[in-house]
Amino acid sequence: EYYSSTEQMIDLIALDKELQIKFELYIYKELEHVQALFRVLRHVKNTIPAISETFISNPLTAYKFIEMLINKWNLIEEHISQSPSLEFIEYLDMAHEMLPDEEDLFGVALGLFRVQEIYNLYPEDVIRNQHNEAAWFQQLEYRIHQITHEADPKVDPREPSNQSYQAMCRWEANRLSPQRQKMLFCRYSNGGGNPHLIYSPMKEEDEWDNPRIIRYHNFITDKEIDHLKKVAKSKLQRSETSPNIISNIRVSKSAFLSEEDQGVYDVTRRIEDVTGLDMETAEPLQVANYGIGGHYSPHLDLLSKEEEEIRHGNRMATFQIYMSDVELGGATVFPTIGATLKIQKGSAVLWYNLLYSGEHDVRSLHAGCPVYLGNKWIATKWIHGYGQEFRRRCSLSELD
Ligand SMILES: O=C(O)CCC(=O)C(=O)O
Ligand SMILES: [Fe+2]
Repeated sequence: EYYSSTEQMIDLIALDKELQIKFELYIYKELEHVQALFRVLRHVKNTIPAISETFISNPLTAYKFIEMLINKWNLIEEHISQSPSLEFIEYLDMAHEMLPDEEDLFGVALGLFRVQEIYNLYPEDVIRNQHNEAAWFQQLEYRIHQITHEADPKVDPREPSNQSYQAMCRWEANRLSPQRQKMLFCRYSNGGGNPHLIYSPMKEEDEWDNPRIIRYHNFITDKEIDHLKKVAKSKLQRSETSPNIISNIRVSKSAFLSEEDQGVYDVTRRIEDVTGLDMETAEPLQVANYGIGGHYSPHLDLLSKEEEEIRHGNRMATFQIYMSDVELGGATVFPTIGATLKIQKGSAVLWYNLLYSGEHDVRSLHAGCPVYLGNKWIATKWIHGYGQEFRRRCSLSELD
């Protein structure tokens, strides 16, 4: 399946090129083969005399005739069996396994449908306006500006229809009043005197006040990102919504990376340094890549009761690293609280899925909007509750 990951779609470009070269080479071989057949034909015509009925009535010449027939048609058969088409058909059979199929076509169509619906971009409108492709791109460009820029002041965020997940994806409803916005701060943090951060403190910014969402700027370098992508690439599998469940709610490919890899280990250590949370019970780092229209519908990152038991508590916090920019779409949105987070390469965001009391915080409902243009990569660390007793204060109040 190709449609759920842009990175694997990129492999198709190389496959298509290779197939085309092989096809061209095959045609040249076929031409050579036909020329060889012509040579055989000429040889047969020029060297073998025409045979009459009297010729075969003589036993001696009849013997020669039979021998000639055997040799001649063996020669022709041998040349024909050297046809390069047999080898090429075998190659095509093998390549077919790697080519996209109807399911991919359907998946891409569904993705396109999703982005059209969410970003209000209907081909009929474009066709009605002007009958050319340029108009489509003009419209697209217009939408790029509209969607990737700050909330539109003409859109009233108090209007319920603008509070939907779709509206949030279009940046139409960032529900933070200017007063609240003023209370958000940006600071350099050394993780409470963490020796790893003393000389290179982390730039921390409040993205949201309540519940708190924090962004860490320049959390990861481009070189580290390239490494994580490289390690993940060969392992990417269709993402699941719960163990062994694949659904259109989550269309992407992902892989959990081994912490034995030094690059992965370094990233985990840095998460521990900046958050002050214990990584001992956290899940391995998961890298995800989205395809055309790839998305993750609104969900809670929380695990079921049974899973929670066997996996060192629930997913208390989510630390999400952005490993790419996205030209259009793909934002992370929190529909209940009205926050839209920009996909910004190198930065990371942290939010809690549990209240201090340990109860589920339903305000952490979030989604990954459909990607319209671009190749979205994220890496996620789910930090579990066990082990954080002395690191995050607990509370008896369920509302805290
Ligand atoms: O892609 C995103 O922005 C969100 C992904 C997400 O929520 C998840 O993987 O759990
Ligand atoms: Fe999530």
